Amino acid sequence: MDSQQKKDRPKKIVVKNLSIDFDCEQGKIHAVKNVSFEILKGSITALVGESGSGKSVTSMSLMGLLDSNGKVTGGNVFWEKNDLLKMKPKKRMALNGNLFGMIFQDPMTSLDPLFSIETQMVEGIRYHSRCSKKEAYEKAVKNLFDMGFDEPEKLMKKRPFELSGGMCQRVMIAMMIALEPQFLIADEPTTALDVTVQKQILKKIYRICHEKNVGVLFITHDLGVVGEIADKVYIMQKGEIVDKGNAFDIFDRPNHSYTKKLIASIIN
Ligand SMILES: Nc1ncnc2c1ncn2[C@@H]1O[C@H](COP(=O)(O)OP(=O)(O)OP(=O)(O)O)[C@@H](O)[C@H]1O
Repeated sequence: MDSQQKKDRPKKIVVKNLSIDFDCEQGKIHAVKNVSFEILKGSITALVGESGSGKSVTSMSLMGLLDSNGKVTGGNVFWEKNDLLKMKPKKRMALNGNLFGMIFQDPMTSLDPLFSIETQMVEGIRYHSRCSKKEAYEKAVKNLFDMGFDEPEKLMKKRPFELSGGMCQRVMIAMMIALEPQFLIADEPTTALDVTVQKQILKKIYRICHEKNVGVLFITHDLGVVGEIADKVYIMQKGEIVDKGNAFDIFDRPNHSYTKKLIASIIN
């Protein structure tokens, strides 16, 4: 492979045969079994399945953030030449900030109610990238503006409880994107929001992915949510991937009975 081919090679995270167990009082739980998928930069990969199917555990393992009773029992997570699962924890954590950004279902749990948006954004940006307060402030303003806030300076004076759920989620996305991650893991980011706001947030995630060439892993229990924005869809059930395909194929030609059930639940 010549250097130009190497340069043109799509950048991606490759998850291969990932298995995760938890030790519990009742014994071992096999939460994730032999799961394989890819997250390409500039593309949206959706992981879809009902509650408890192993979506969040899978994504937390990519970031090295499994609960202490959890253990990866097999598989690899490749980023370029590195297997993230084999890296020393310190090196892995240092890589995380620049490699992955994460947004969750409830932005209120990620934002501190005591501090203004300005304090949280400026400190968050400075924690992950070496820059002055002024530079961090300017980055925050720009990214809030990109997320649809017309007067970011005014917004930054507010504290989270003064904002709606949808506004807090846009603030969280702005904060993550200001850190310029290569991949964004969005775990049920629209589940707590009403339908109109859901659509707004989906549009923003779609734009970030395609304009900034960010690879998105979108986790949801609702196949309907990702139908319009996902490039590739993986269906998870009881810790396994039971179906996969591009969004159109999944809807048009579902292979697995569970996928058919998920589609029926959207239509009915
Ligand atoms: N710390 C833990 N100890 C024991 N079991 C756990 C732990 N964390 C997760 N699990 C189990 O792993 C399985 C997968 O959980 P996970 O949270 O990934 O599901 P999910 O598909 O993301 O569902 P939800 O959307 O409800 O979070 C579940 O059976 C869950 O109970």
